[in-house]
Amino acid sequence: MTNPSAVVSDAQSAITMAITAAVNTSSHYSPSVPNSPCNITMFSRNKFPKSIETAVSATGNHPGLGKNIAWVDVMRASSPTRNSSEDSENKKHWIMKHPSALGVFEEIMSAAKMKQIVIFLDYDGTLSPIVANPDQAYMDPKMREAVKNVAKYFPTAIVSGRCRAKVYNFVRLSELYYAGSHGMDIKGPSSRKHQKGNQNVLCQPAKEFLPMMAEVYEILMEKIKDIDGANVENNKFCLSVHYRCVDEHSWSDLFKRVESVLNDYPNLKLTQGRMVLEIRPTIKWDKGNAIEFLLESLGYANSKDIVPIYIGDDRTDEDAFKVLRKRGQGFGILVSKTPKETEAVYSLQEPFEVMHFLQRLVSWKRSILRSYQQL
Ligand SMILES: O=P(O)(O)OC[C@H]1O[C@H](O[C@H]2O[C@H](CO)[C@@H](O)[C@H](O)[C@H]2O)[C@H](O)[C@@H](O)[C@@H]1O
Repeated sequence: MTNPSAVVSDAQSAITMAITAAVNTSSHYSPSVPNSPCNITMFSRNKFPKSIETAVSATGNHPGLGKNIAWVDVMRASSPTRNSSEDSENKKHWIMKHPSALGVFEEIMSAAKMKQIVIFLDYDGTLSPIVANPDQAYMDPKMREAVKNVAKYFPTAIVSGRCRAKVYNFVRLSELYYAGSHGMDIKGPSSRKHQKGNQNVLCQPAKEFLPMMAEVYEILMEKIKDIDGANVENNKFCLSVHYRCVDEHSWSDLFKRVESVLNDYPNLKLTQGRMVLEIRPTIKWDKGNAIEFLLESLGYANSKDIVPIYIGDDRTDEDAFKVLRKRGQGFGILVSKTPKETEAVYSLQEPFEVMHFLQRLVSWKRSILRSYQQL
């Protein structure tokens, strides 16, 4: 049984992916045994699991009844970290591949010296710690101060799975760009204090889905209301079905109910985040598209002299990391304590380190400005 008040380790995500890969018959894994976390196949050195998106695409938009077991296995990945020597070997190897952005700070900044840095920040698990109640994922005031200072020197955007209004209420900095609902709802800063590029940005590529999302939200609420701890969060252009506080024995039931609703909506798809099932329109628009859109709005679409930095902790952030790799500009930083397959170049362990990184970025910029003033 899950402990509703416990903050679940990031190790779960790695295990989740391992299970998914197993379910998808990746050659690196043998199948996991349902109900037995100890039998989950642990990946060995150099054999990190494939992305969870593989499970989504393999099962189509709707997982289908026959695939229920795969999804429930994915949901079930909630065993505590195993501290075997193989795990620590994996970690060492992973850290060499994705060094700490704090450890190599000077090196990465020297490459950014004469260029325009643009900052993209995920919210949950990046700026705020993961907590059991999504309505209480508050940001530390020191983190807010760090983000505020960063935005004084660099165009800064929050890119979140939450709806824009909700993430704004947590962050409360009007000088930022906000991309809510996994990038499907983008708006420029309301404060004009720091004019950068086009601030009158508004992009809602899934607008026509709004009535459908509202309808499905009501249906889902009704459908799952008697499952203890289950909760549907209305993120406007996507819906999040939280199961962090649901007894593990009810996960299969919860999944089946969500699936039965989705069967009537072929234009919606199901993806998975950290202890959350996410229902979204099938349009091809994700956090990666959102950062492309924002860079274009800022006037940097074809600029060679920019360094976009994206910091995020979840599978949905991988779309943004991929875009940066493809552009060959800037880099992604994955926030994770445990090894995960990622397109990010660097890593940070937790939101506290993210804050430290942002503070160092500000100090670095200030020292550069000071040195110019002394010339
Ligand atoms: O893109 P993000 O800003 O990271 O948003 C992704 C989802 O984050 C939230 O859920 C996650 O954080 C909760 C609070 O710590 C936690 O209780 C939950 O288990 C996590 O999945 C948010 O509530 C979702 O709507 C977002 O889609």
